[in-house]
Amino acid sequence: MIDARQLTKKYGEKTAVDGLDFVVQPGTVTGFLGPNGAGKSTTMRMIVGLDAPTSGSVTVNGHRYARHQAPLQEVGALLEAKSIHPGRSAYNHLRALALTHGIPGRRVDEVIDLAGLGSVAKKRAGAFSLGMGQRLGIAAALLGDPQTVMLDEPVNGLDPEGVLWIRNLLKTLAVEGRTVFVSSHLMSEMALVADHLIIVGRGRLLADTTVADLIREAGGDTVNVATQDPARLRDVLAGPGVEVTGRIGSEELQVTGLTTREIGLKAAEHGIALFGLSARTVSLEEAFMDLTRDAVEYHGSTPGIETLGRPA
Ligand SMILES: Nc1ncnc2c1ncn2[C@@H]1O[C@H](COP(=O)(O)OP(=O)(O)OP(=O)(O)O)[C@@H](O)[C@H]1O
Repeated sequence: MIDARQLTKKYGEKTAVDGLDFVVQPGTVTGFLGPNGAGKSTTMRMIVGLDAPTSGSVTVNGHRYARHQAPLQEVGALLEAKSIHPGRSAYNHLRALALTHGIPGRRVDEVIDLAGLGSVAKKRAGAFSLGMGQRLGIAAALLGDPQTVMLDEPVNGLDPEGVLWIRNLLKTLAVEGRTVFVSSHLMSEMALVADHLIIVGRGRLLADTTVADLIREAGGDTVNVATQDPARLRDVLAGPGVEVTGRIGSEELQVTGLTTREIGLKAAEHGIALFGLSARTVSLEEAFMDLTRDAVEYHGSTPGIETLGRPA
C-alpha cells in the first residue's frame, strides 16, 4: 500500500506537487494520470526517496522508503530510463544489482525470461533499442520480487507486442496481490489496464476514482431512445436505479440505469415501437480532457481546429 498525506514538493517558486492525499491499494492496478507537468514523476520520485517532500509524507507499507531494510525487495520502480554502462550486458547489469542487494542469482534468469530478454541478455546494453532498454528497466524493477511495483510511463518506446506484454504483466502482478502503481498521460492506455485512477493536474488531486465511475460521471452510460409515445415508455422503464429524462414535447428520452438491450426488450414486451436506440459514447479521453482542462500547463494550438470538437 502507498499512502500519501498532504504530499508537497516545491522547487523554488514552483509547486510541483501540492498537498496530495491518496492511497494506492494492493490487488489492483492503479493508474496515475495527469497532463504533462502535472507532478506525476515528482510524486513517484518522492515515493522511492529520490526527492524529499517539502512537507507532508508518503509511505510504502507503513514506512518511508529509506527506512526499509531491503528496499528493492519492497518496492520495484521504473523511473526515467536508467543509465546503464553501455558496455555492460543486461545480464551483468542485473547480476550486479542482485549481488549488491542480496538477491539470489537465479532470480536474474527469472526476470530476464519474464521480460523477454533471453536472446539479447548477453549483448551490450549500449546497443539496445528504446523498447529493450524499457524491458531491462522493468526486469530490474521486478528483481527483488517486490510487493509494490511502480512504473513511470512503462509503455514508452514499446512496440505493440511490448505494450500488450506490459498490460498482461501489470494485471498479473495485481492478481498476485501486489500494489501496482503506473503513470501515464494517456487515458486510453490506462483505461485498458487500470481499475482505479488517481488523476492530478498542476500538482493537485483532481480525481480518485474507478474507471467505471469516471465513465458514469461523464455520462457514458446514458442511452438515447426515441418513440412516438415517450410518456408510456417512461412508465414502462421506471424502476429502482433507473432515471429517465427528456424535454417536453420531444420524442427522445435519455435513460440511465438500463442497457440498450434491456430497453429494447421492455419496449417490445409492451408493444412500444422504437425508432431510435443508441448508447451515448463518451470516450475516456474526453472525460479526462474535461477533468484536466484547466490544469493543462502546456496548451498546443492548431489554428482553425477546435479541441475535441468543442468550442475553444
Ligand atoms: N528538478 C526540478 N526543478 C524545477 N522544477 C521541476 C523539477 N522537476 C520537476 N519540475 C517541475 O515540476 C512540475 C511537475 O513535473 P513532473 O515531471 O513531476 O510532471 P509529470 O506529471 O511527470 O509530467 P510528464 O508527464 O511531462 O512527465 C513541472 O512544472 C516541472 O517543470
